[in-house]
Amino acid sequence: MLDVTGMQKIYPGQHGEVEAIRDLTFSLDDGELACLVGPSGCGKTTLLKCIAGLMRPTSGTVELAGNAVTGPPPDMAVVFQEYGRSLFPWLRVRDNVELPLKEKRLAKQRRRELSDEALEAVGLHKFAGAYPWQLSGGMQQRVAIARAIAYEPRVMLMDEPFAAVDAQTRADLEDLIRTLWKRFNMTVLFVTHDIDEAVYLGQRVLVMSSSPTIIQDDVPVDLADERDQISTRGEHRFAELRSRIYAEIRNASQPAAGKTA
Ligand SMILES: Nc1ncnc2c1ncn2[C@@H]1O[C@H](COP(=O)(O)OP(=O)(O)OP(=O)(O)O)[C@@H](O)[C@H]1O
Repeated sequence: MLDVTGMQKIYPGQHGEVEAIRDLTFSLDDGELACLVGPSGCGKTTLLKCIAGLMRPTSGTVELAGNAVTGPPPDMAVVFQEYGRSLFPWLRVRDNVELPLKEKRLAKQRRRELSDEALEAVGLHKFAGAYPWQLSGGMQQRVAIARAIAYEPRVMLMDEPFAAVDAQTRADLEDLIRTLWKRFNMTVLFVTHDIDEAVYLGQRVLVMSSSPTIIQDDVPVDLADERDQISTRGEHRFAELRSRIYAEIRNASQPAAGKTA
């Protein structure tokens, strides 16, 4: 479904080039929910921008359902951390959700159906007429998620979407993502700094090395499909997976001297 092959990204710079990503290869199956973790600065955002067609890799390819990604694909949506900056404050919630649908040239009635369904799915149908600044941070992020879902993406990319919300809201949003992922049969690639979040959410956790970056490990999450914030996180297997990934990232964060990439 989503194939990243031999991706390298070098940024030009005044003080020399920065090789942000050295050689990334991985694939996501249709309908898979995978999380991506790695040490700070390892190139997670760079990777997502290349997958979303917002930036070209220096070498390597991204393919979506067999088609090369050379610009933003029509069936992909991205949710960023900074919900405050991604919503237009002068547009009501519904108009924010429907805005990308105008690019798809959908008729007004279809836009309304899709925004109704998406706002209902994130529990904000009563706030369709509100402005984003009248909502809490967690609610604004749900608007951003509703906007992504209304677009009917086959693939949803999420770049640390819950980093700026409080712990309880974050837990609620994590459960919301798993619910929406199942309901809308999307493929989801979820980037996070939070190892517990990656294990709780994912069917798989891809661990990136420090820069210049490769995929250091690909960990299947063999927890039950029905997850619960208290009982799942309390399982022995959850602790084992968390420890394994934590150790990988700690090793990845060590100075690269003596390491072979
Ligand atoms: N536009 C740019 N020009 C030059 N170097 C860049 C540019 N953008 C990112 N980099 C460098 O590329 C590397 C990867 O950056 P990126 O933001 O993708 O990492 P990240 O894993 O998302 O970071 P974080 O964990 O802090 O969110 C870093 O060394 C960064 O300094």
